Amino acid sequence: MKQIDYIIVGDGYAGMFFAHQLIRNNKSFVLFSEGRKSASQVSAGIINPVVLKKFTTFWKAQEQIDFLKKTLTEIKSYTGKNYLIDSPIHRIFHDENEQKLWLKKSENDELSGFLDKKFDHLEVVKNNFLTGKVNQSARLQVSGFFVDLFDFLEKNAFLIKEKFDYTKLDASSGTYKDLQFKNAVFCEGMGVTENPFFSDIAVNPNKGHHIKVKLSHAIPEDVTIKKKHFLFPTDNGLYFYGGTYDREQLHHHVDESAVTQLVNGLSEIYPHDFEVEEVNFGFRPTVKDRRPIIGRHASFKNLYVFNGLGARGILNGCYFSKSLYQFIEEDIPLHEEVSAERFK
Ligand SMILES: Cc1cc2nc3c(=O)[nH]c(=O)nc-3n(C[C@H](O)[C@H](O)[C@H](O)COP(=O)(O)OP(=O)(O)OC[C@H]3O[C@@H](n4cnc5c(N)ncnc54)[C@H](O)[C@@H]3O)c2cc1C
Repeated sequence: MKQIDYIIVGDGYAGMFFAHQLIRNNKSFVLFSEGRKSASQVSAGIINPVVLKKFTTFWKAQEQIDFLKKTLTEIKSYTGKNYLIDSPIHRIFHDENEQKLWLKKSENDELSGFLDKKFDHLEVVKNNFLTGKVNQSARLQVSGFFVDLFDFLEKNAFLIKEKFDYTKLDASSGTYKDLQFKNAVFCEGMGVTENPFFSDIAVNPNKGHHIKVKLSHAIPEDVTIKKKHFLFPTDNGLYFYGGTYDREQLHHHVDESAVTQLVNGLSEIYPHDFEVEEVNFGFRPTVKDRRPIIGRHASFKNLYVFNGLGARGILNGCYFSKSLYQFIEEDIPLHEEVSAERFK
């Protein structure tokens, strides 16, 4: 039997950021990846402290942004790369009322650090009512982040490229096949529905599509444009536009109505020709109260769940990986707001 401290099941933001906590604390572990494109890999990579519909912020936004920056610097120390793209969100205003609301909200203590008071005009895209800049917003270079982390995990023998087989887990003895583990942390996103130990947690799928498009006229490269959805350049010359939200059409194929919605949304702000080159979709694990679900199994004290990252996989995944680590290793209680106990 090989002795390890942790098993991690799942390779999205939850699994990767938890793996980082183990790396920085010198814990031994293996991470199971079934090799499917995760919702995390399909995500836009937006890091955003503001709810852009209502111009509000959310619980611990500043702390989460600061912690993410610190964590990405730590990750850079072993992958050698920076994944934070300093390309702030510019929210296109629909009308003057939105401009007024933005300015009013920018006086608010919670929002003054995020809502820039000076409006900008962008070239090429339609922004008759200008744009508001979200200070401290940025983007993660999603593909590089995952390619490099998989590479690092593989080189250090932390990665097992297999679907984790729940029937082979003996929680009482802390064994899985030839592994003897102290703790197992389940980070499967919507895959958790197949996990017999945590299948009852209150996450619901919200399907998101994005398109990658070829634009006939280049748009400003140093900003992330947002009206209905996000628009920004990727590293292969294509532009990302997305993502949609859908709680109803949950089949595992591309939904043409989502593609139409995206094409229409992009046409509204981009007055030139474009071609759709790629369509991708994923399932966000969402929770009614919009907070993650973190907890320990009621009977098996060595099994944990880390899920419900919702639409903010990066900030939630990064910040709460540390809370979970401290809960397991240092007995520091989880915040009630994210504890799985709140549903009991
Ligand atoms: C279109 C779209 C755009 C988005 N944009 C953003 C954004 O800009 N910013 C942001 O912060 N968030 C964004 N999100 C949300 C974010 O992607 C999710 O919150 C996040 O992906 C959830 O991460 P996760 O690790 O919990 O799950 P996932 O990313 O789904 O990862 C879980 C992984 O576990 C694997 N797995 C499951 N079961 C097993 C098993 N038995 N054995 C082995 N592996 C297993 C799955 O294959 C999967 O790869 C977006 C989501 C979508 C769909």
